[in-house]
Amino acid sequence: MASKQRRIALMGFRSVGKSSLTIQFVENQFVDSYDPTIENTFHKTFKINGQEYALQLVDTAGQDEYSILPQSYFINIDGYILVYSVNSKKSFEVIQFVYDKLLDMKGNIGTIPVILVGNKSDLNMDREVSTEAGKRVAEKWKIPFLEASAKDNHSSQRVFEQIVTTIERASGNVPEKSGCILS
Ligand SMILES: Nc1nc2c(ncn2[C@@H]2O[C@H](COP(=O)(O)OP(=O)(O)OP(=O)(O)O)[C@@H](O)[C@H]2O)c(=O)[nH]1
Repeated sequence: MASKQRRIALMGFRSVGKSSLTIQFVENQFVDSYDPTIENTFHKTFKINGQEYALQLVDTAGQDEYSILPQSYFINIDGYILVYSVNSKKSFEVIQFVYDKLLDMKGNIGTIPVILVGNKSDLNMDREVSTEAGKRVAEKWKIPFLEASAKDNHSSQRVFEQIVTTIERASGNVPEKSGCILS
């Protein structure tokens, strides 16, 4: 069976772990140092339910509430992973801004595959965003939600499986299931 090409963008405030989640998934490693991303595309082929997917993962430069998002973030992107970190209330506010921008650019977001990810779940002691708060926002937006830790390699693979499944579901290829997952 031919592999399906899917292009996915990771978006969110600076330093929330977009690169780390991607590198954990693509290379199975965690890099502790911080190197701000300008823009990077990673490639990974993997299988879900016997179907092979060739993923292009666009790791965007971190956004804030003043960012003007380039057209390239909206063209030829099949799905979006919106990332905040659970130890940063600011990143949670920024992700809501990014979601609104997506809505402005793409029209009815109900048709755009998007998932919400609260990264750095290992930093439970420094938590500024509760699991419930993340879940509530995702329920409001009717999109899947999960917490992850690139550092502990907790749910980092699931993030990418979830966005691929969400893309497939939006194109009618997977049976409808409950919108919200949590781990
Ligand atoms: N404790 C912890 N630290 C993390 C985790 N993910 C990333 N980090 C750290 O957070 C910092 C920023 O991670 P990046 O992956 O570069 O974040 P980014 O969102 O790509 O940042 P920008 O390129 O600025 O947008 C680095 O020092 C990482 O090591 C995590 O799950 N847990």
